Amino acid sequence: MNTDDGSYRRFQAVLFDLDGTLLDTLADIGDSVNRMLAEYNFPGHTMDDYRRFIGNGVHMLVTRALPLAGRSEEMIRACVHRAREIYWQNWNCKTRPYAGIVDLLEALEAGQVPKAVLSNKPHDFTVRYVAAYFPGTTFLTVRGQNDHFPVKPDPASALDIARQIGLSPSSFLFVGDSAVDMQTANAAGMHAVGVGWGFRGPEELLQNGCRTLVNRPSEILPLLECCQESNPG
Ligand SMILES: O=C(O)COP(=O)(O)O
Repeated sequence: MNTDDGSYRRFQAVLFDLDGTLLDTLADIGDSVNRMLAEYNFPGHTMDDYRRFIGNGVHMLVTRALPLAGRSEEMIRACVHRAREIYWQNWNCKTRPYAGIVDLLEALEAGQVPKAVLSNKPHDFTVRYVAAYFPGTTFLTVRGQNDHFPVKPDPASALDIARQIGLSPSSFLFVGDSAVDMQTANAAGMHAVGVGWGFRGPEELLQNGCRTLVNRPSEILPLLECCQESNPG
């Protein structure tokens, strides 16, 4: 674990990103968008390409996946609609929680740590995944992209979740796998925890405001007030 300021401050609550942090959804998203592209006779992409395309919401994902010449607003809208339809049918073919995530959530549950999810994934998909994979975990808020808040890295939604939970933003860990997440955390005044197992990797995280880099989910526990005695490993 690498903490840049060496502080011993402990935190009380955790706000999690979803894609690339709790769940490895890469293949189901990539396969679905590739199927949509094939229907339009556009070229597909590798899963490594999708690691870079995912993170700023579905509109941006589809825009990045389309060839430059195909990026009219009308075409993007039609392709988003079709990609969503395909993904809704194929959301759960290859998706898995990352190793150690279920154990982490159980430990947080036992420690009564307030938890929430904030994703740039469309809200209906976000709720569906969390309900399917983490039925035993109490998330006080599960929020995906919606019409009420701008997408991350705008901090408005993260701040609203802190307000709902009734804790100051500075008492939160914000745990994510991308530059967008690290930027959101810092803009919201939350402690940015970057995960080494996600879609983007440590370099991007450290360059975008990551305060603590973790390589295993259990390394999050000692950062929390409730779990100071926890032994990462
Ligand atoms: O679907 C996206 O764009 C990213 O979703 P995330 O915020 O859970 O990483």
